[in-house]
Amino acid sequence: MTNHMKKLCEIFDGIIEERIRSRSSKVVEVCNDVLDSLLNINIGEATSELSRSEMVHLFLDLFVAGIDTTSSIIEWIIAELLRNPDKLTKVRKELCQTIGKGETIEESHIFKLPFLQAVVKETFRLHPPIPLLLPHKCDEPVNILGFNVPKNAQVLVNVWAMGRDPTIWKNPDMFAPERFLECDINYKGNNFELIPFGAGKRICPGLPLAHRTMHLMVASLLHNFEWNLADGLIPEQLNMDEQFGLTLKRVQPLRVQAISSA
Ligand code: HEM
Repeated sequence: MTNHMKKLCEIFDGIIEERIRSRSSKVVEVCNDVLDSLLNINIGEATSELSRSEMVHLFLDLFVAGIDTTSSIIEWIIAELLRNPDKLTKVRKELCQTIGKGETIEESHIFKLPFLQAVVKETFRLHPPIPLLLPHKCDEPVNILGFNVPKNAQVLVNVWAMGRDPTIWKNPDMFAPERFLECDINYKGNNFELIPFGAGKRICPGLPLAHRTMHLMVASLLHNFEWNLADGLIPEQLNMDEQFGLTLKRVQPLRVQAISSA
């Protein structure tokens, strides 16, 4: 693990070095990305607000926080769709009607894909990538709905259990994306029954990026390939057991066959 982290730090440091060099060369390519913004506030190294090592570790944090979570939700989305072929057919039909054959999926298509968005929300409800969010500490004693939470208490929010609570959701164990077509609930932190990214001032800062990445990746995968379970498995045989950890992994990694639909 330490070796992997060291290797990642070296890669990030190399990218920073390359960008610094290209910025100081005559041909300046303006990327206007996070790295450029950090380098802009870092101009005049001696008085810099952020050291090179802090910059590398910031990228490491973003990488670690964004990779497992995004890949986990994408794996669960594909698994749920393969277990529920009628929903898979519905998403693919929506994609065909919205995006032409051979056309590249773009960010502007996402809002035109309500069923795909519902599939993503439904998967977050059942399989939130960080099932207990991150631990929080209570600054002041507080009473919430009759429960006293003392100062300094560590608070874990069980979003996994909230997603399966029958007092909140009808047929909570059923994969039914349609439930989100009939309501305005989203995961942006305003609807407390669905907060896989947290809520409030410590809400995941990667939410806007994750929202785009997930939809674009799933839409591209489903639009360009026909998907089947590997090893001749039928949908009912697919093992959907979850393994608890900081992120919610599948007990059995998903094995699939993808055939180009071009
Ligand atoms: C499906 C994708 C993702 C999910 C479900 C997710 C979920 C979360 C959750 C639950 C938290 C803790 C919120 C809390 O404290 O209550 C968090 C924090 C964080 N996430 Fe994400 N995240 C995702 C993607 C990303 C991406 C793509 C990035 C960055 C590129 C990112 C960066 C971070 C960072 C830096 C924090 C810590 C923020 C803080 O301490 O205030 N996340 N995320």
